[in-house]
Amino acid sequence: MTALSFVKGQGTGNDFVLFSDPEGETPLDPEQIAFLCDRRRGVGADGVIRAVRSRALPEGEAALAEEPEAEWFMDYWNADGTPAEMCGNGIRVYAHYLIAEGLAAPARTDTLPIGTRAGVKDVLAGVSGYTVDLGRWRLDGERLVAADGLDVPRPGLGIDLGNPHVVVALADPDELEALRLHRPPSLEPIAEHGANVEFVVPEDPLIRDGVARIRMRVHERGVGETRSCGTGTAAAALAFRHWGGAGMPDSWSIDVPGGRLGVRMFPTEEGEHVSLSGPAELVYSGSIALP
Ligand SMILES: N[C@@H](CCC[C@H](N)C(=O)O)C(=O)O
Repeated sequence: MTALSFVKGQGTGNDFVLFSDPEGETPLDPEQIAFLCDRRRGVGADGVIRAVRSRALPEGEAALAEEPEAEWFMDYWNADGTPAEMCGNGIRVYAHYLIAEGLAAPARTDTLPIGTRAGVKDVLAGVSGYTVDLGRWRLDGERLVAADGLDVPRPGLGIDLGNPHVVVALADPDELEALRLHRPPSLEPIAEHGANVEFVVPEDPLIRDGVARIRMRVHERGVGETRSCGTGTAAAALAFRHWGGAGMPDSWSIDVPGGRLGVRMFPTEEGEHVSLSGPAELVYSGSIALP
């Protein structure tokens, strides 16, 4: 049995087991990841993040080709042992971890570029958390979404942020509360690689002081219902703005069961980007024997 030293971290209640493997010598298998994330037998988390140098992984080589300064790669795994392209809460917690462990310099003035399976993402430290530029996004068709607690299937808008999302607007907060997300919502047509499904309602009034405000619950691919999904909040804001048309602002505040996240859309030379801002915390460290 090998012992693994880890740090437990969280951002708006989306929680992660983080560990360092700079030279890529300790890849975990899906069973070991599922064990670490098991809330009864293991540490308990929504995902595992391995801190590995980009040059030590084939996917990292692609990140370095995009941005030679992207020394660190976020090797992200869902609780069921499947890899994911991106994690918006995870990357803030990961940046915090790299800085706290002395593996990266504090990113207060210069951004910290981090390699992910969805490309290099720039993270900036702020006073009360971190902001990550999630980059480009695209609409990804429509699907009918059925879930326990919903009377009839509802239309959902696909949004690709490197990882796949389907966003469903509900009528009111009562409908949001009545949802039971103990199993994955079903999608028609099926999403080939699965999808994170976000259910959203507007706050009343929707726009206050130039910021649009919505509330969200999420069922994450490879995990289940979580307290928060960062890329999911960006997808929810983008979908709502798409539905609302002209007059919708570019600044959004999204309440999730685990807290509040900020999303902003802004122009760049290559087209519109979307950013995510929110807290990141390291909770405790420990060591666990891996099966
Ligand atoms: N919680 C994350 C998303 C994690 C990956 C997701 N479950 C997937 O499979 O795409 C976030 O904060 O973005």
